[in-house]
Amino acid sequence: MKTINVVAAVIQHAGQILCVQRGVGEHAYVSEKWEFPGGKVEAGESNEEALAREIREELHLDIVVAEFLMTIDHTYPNFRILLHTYLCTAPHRRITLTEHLSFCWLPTIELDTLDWAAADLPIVARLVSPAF
Ligand SMILES: Nc1nc2c([nH]c(=O)n2[C@H]2C[C@H](O)[C@@H](COP(=O)(O)OP(=O)(O)OP(=O)(O)O)O2)c(=O)[nH]1
Repeated sequence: MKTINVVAAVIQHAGQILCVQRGVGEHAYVSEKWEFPGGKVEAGESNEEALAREIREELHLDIVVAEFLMTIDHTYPNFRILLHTYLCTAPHRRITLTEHLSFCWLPTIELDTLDWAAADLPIVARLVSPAF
């Protein structure tokens, strides 16, 4: 089974976190699910470089990648994903959606109200836990 390395940004601004909704895609299990913005790491890129590039491309937003949060190892029916997640900050909240269906900024404690991609559930659990 193919393994893909994906980076994802937990972007914080003024106490809220940016959540984005995927469009309809070939894999039903991630279609229209909520995720943290990011994407696949390209050859020769660091995770941090890939993340800043993806967020510029997808959202027209320049972020600061602040701190590694966690890596999730999750197996979907067709592929295995290593999802490397970073805490990031944004200088403002203005974004332009170029790929996603919709977005919202939520306070941390409300993150678990969305229908997340399965790989993201441990990240959401960490963020909403009192220890975070
Ligand atoms: N960016 C991102 N992807 C996630 C998350 N959780 C999760 O399961 N994924 C999955 C969905 C996709 O299968 C894969 C990321 O690929 P991608 O964002 O480049 O999306 P894609 O498949 O549309 O890209 P592509 O094949 O068209 O190049 O990782 C997440 O929080 N953020």
